[in-house]
Amino acid sequence: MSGEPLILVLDSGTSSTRAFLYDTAGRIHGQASRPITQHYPAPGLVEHDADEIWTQSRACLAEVIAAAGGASRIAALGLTNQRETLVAWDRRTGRPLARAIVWQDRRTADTCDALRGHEPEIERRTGLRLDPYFSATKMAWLLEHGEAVRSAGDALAFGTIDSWLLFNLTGDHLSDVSNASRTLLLDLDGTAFAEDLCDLFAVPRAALPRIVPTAGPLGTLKPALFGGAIPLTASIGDQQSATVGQGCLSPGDTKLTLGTGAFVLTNLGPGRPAPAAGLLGTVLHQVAGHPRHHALEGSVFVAGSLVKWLRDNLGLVASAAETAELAASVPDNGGVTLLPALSGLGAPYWKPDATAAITGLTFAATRAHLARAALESVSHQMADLAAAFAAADAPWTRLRLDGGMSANDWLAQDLADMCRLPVHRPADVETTARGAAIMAAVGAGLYPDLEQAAAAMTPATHRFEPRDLASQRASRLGAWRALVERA
Ligand SMILES: O=P(O)(O)OC[C@H](O)CO
Repeated sequence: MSGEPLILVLDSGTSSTRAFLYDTAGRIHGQASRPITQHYPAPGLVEHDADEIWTQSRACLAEVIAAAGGASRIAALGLTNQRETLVAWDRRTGRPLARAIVWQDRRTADTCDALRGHEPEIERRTGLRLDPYFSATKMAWLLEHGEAVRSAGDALAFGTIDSWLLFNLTGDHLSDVSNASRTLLLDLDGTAFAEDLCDLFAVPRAALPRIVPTAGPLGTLKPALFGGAIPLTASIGDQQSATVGQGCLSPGDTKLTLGTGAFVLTNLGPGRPAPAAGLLGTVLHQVAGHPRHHALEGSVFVAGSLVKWLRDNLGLVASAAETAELAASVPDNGGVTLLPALSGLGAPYWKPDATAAITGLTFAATRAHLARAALESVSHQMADLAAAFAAADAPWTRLRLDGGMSANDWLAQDLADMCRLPVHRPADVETTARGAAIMAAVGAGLYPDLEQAAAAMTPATHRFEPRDLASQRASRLGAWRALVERA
């Protein structure tokens, strides 16, 4: 390699897949992005084409590598990805056997209900709840309903998006521990998928990947792909990655990522999370040879996707940025409250069958009130999550905000007001990719630990201070909670 070491990141998200190139000071040297098609074959069903994810990801990587001057310029690759989404493929042909079932998909709600008696044990062991969000019931559904999946026999491979991309990139069937901890099949301190949990969900353990740490010498990319053997030194779920990318490396540090959904993670350190009402325990990261760190998570299923829906399905706004202008153009929500349960409700309510609703409409309501109510719904969920984290003995003292939707200044201020906390937003809100770059730098030995890598690679932040809006806050939350109760 000539010149300074460059770190390549692939961030394969729900709505798009992107490649980034960083140096060891965290400066961005190149990026590429391609959209991912969302398939909604019926209410409650959300699917992706796994081939499209790989083809688009490969094209982004090729573009950025070419712009950098070739594979020999790249010191390390870090992968980060939308979690829980499940791919079934034939390990002999490398071809998907069905459409991928996306994390937002609700088709396995009945399976979850049928297993409800096992939930306390599952929660204690995996940190998760019985909800269609997670991967195990998606596997069971494909085995029951996918003819090609059922008849694949020994060739059947199951994996989350990290696993699918790693298979295509390296030829190995792997999954990192942060992604594996989202399946319902891994004990929080387990190093392999648990036999009895696989039996409970009727998932053949032989179809599952080998579990690896989130950072370290994880493998090498097939040289034929990009003209050189690039080392793979990190793989981490996108929400865990954003936590690292925000420098949330000490217990209590909390980030909120506003992407397709909204995800809050509070670092718990190496301790194992105890079950907490309405929240999830999850693996945060594990550098090879070091203890595993955990996080407490609040997963909200709809955030940026709500704005996309307002734009694409309702034609209410022409762009996401317009929601901020509209929200600021009216003094309040005009009595309009919106429950954004477009794919059920996640944390802290966990109502997979809930559907979206709008209340308080009168002839005085305008699209500005609707846009404002949509943005306010994100803050309302965060206010409820703040209470759930405090009740779980993990109170937030400030919120580090990131993700595409965090560029919305009106929402950033509203979050500070409704959560009554300072909100810090970094100059570069693509924290998910940055976290994978930090992990990959440590995995490649470019920095001795995450703390030093994050200190060198994270940018300055802008602060939003909470304003004293006690009565508005109380009346908004009152209307919101009444709507949640009705869901
Ligand atoms: O695609 P995002 O950024 O909304 O992230 C999706 C999450 O990983 C789902 O758990």
